Amino acid sequence: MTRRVLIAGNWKMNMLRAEGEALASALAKDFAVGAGADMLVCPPATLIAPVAAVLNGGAISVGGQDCHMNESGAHTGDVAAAMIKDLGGSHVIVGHSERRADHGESDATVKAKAEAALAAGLVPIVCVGETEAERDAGKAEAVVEAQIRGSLPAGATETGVVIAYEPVWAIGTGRTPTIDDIAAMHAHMRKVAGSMLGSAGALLLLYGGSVKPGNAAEILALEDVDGALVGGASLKAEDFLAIAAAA
Ligand SMILES: O=C(CO)COP(=O)(O)O
Repeated sequence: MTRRVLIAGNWKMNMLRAEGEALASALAKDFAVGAGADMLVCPPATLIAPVAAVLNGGAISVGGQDCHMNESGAHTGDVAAAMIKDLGGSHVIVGHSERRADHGESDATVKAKAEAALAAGLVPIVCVGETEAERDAGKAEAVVEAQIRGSLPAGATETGVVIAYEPVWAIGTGRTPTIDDIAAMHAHMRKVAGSMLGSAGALLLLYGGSVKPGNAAEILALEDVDGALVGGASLKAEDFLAIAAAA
């Protein structure tokens, strides 16, 4: 089964409009349709519309970083999946470890958000990953398996959802698991997801956590790694384009 590589940028809570537009336009200028990978940027909610306007339906897609589990209503400050879709979004990240930690999101919350995304016609990118203490205790695969079992949306198909493995201790630290550990985790994830979805040969599994131009080629060459979810290095056009070129 061939899977098209997806290089996704999570801009997190960074950039004002002028910077976001400049970054999107630098990416659009140098990223070609038909390149070896698909490219997605997930700006803060305030920048989805201006970034979508710059990208103008071209080769690079735009998405959100989070959505509410409800369709609409009295949820001050929250953003509904349909609102992201309405601005031209195709994907939404759910269950990022920063949301799980800063906002106390449980697997059940993440699952409900992913289901809201599906209902709105978005592809949820469901994030999972162990802490350093969990890895040191030899529990990394068990933790990630439990997160997948608890967070994958009901009714998902293998092409309608993406899973991102982001070890918490690798985010923004410059540290990554060994290449063998990434390979083993992704193989395990595909097996677990396959048991839930019926099959997972077409499911995209992204790796995230300190992906840089210097390590992208080695990580992306792994059989069960179908792309990357990039934080810091997605804020520099040159670095993000280099990661996409490594795919
Ligand atoms: O959290 C991440 C992407 O969602 C990874 O962040 P870094 O690439 O900055 O480590």
